[in-house]
Amino acid sequence: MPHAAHAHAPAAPLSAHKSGPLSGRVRPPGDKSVSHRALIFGLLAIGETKIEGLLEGEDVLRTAQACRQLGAKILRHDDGRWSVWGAGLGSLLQPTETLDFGNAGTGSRLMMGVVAGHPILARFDGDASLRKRPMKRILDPLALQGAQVLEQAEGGRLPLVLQGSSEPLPVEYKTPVASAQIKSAVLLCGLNSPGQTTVIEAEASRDHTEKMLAHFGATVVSAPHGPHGRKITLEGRPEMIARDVRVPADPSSAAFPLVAALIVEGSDIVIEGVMTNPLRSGLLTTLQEMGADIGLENRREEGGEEVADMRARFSHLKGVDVPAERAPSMIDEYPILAVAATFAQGETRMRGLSELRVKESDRLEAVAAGLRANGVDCEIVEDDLIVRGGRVAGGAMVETHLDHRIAMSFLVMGLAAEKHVTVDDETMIATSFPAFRPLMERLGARFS
Ligand SMILES: O=C(O)C1=C[C@@H](OP(=O)(O)O)[C@@H](O)[C@H](O)C1
Ligand SMILES: C=C(OP(=O)(O)O)C(=O)O
Repeated sequence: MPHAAHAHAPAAPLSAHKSGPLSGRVRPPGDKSVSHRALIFGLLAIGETKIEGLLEGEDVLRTAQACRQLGAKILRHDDGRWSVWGAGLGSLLQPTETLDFGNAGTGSRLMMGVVAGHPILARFDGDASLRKRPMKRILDPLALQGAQVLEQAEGGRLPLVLQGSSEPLPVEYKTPVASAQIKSAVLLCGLNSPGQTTVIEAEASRDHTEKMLAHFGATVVSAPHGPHGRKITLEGRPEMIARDVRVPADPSSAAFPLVAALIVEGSDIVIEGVMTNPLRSGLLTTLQEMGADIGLENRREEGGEEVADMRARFSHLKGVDVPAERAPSMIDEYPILAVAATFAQGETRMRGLSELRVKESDRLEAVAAGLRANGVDCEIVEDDLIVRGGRVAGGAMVETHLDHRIAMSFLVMGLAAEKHVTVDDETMIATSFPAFRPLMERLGARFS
C-alpha cells in the first residue's frame, strides 16, 4: 500500500528538454479535491464506502492516515479500489498522535472542520510549506461555531491544537475570500450541529463538498446569491450513509499534458475522463479564448460529475485578458496558464491573483521569478500577472519552494523552450500527481 513519506526525500532536480510532437491517450489520476472528500465522508458515514479511482498522492494518503487516527478503518484492495468503514458522525475517536498533513492545505483545513464539530482535541501539523499558510481564515468561523484553539503558531499557523465542540452552534457565515476550503470546513463542522449551518460566498468556489453531502444523505440547498455567488444551507445531524464514490480524473492534473500538447509543435493527444465541472473549468475557457484547439469528446457522467475526453492539438495561441471573477474556477491552474501565455502571441493579463500568494508557495512570485530566469518578459502589477509571449529561451534552474504545481508547470515549459529547463526539486510532484513523469514520457516528453 502506498504510504506518505514521513520525512521528505532530499531535493531532486529534474530537467525537461525540447521534445518532438506529443501523441497518444492518457488518463490523469483521480481528482485531489474529490479524493480528500471521499475519505472524509467515508469516515463520517456508517458502513463501507467504496472508492474507485482515488488519487494515491501524498496529500490524499495523509488524509487517509488522519481518518484512521479519528477511528476509520481504511483498506486498499489489490485492484486499486479503496474501502472506508466509518466511525460515524458524532462518534469520532480522539487521536492520540499529531495529525500530520504534510503539504496538504485541503486535508488539514477540511479536517479542522471535522474535529471542530466533535468533542475531541487534536493537534495539527504539516511540512515547512503548510506551516507558512494562513489557518486563521478557517479558525475564525470554527470559533463562532464553538471550537477553541488551545495553541497555535504566530499569526494562526500550524502547528496548532484544536478543541472541538460536542454541539456546534448553527451559524450563517459569509466567507471573506472565495475558498472551497473555508466553505467546506464550516459545513463539515455544521454537520454535527443540531441546527442549520449556512455559508454565503460572493464568488462560487468548487462545489464538491455540497455534492458529496447530498450523495451521503444530508439535506443541503445551494442557491444563487448575487451575480456570481452561492448561499449554501445544510441541515445538521443527518443520517450519514456509506456510499460508493467514483473519482473522475483531475482537471488540475490534466492541465499539464493539455498545455504541453498546445505548445509542443505537431502534438495531438487525448486526455481521458477529465472532470468538466464548470466550477473547475476556467482554464479550459481561457485556453479556448486564446485560440487553443481543444475538443471535448465522449461527454458523459461519472460519479455525479460531468467528464469528457479532451483532444488537444498544437495551437498558435494569442494573449488574452483573464477576468478576476474567473479565478476561483482555475485557481490552481495559473502557473500552467502562465506557461501557455509565454508561448502565445502578445500579452496575457491574469487579474486578481491575491490568493496565489497563500498556496504551497507564493505562486505569483514563484511564477514570475521562474519566467524571468528563463528569459520571459513578465510583470506583477498589484495582484495581476502580465506575461508577454514570444521567444522562450529556457536554460535556467527554477526554484520550486516545495510547490508541486510550480515544478510541473516549468517542466512543461522546458518541453517547448529553446534550451532545457530544470526545476530544483521534483519530489513534491508526488503530492498530487505521482505518475506525472511516466505519463508525460508516454506522450513523448523528454526529461533527464
Ligand atoms: O477545496 C479544495 O479541494 C481546494 C480548494 C482550493 O483552495 P482554497 O479553498 O484555498 O481556494 C484549491 O486551491 C485547492 O487546491 C483545493
Ligand atoms: C493549492 C493546492 O492544494 P492544497 O491547498 O490542498 O495544498 C494545489 O493543489 O494546488
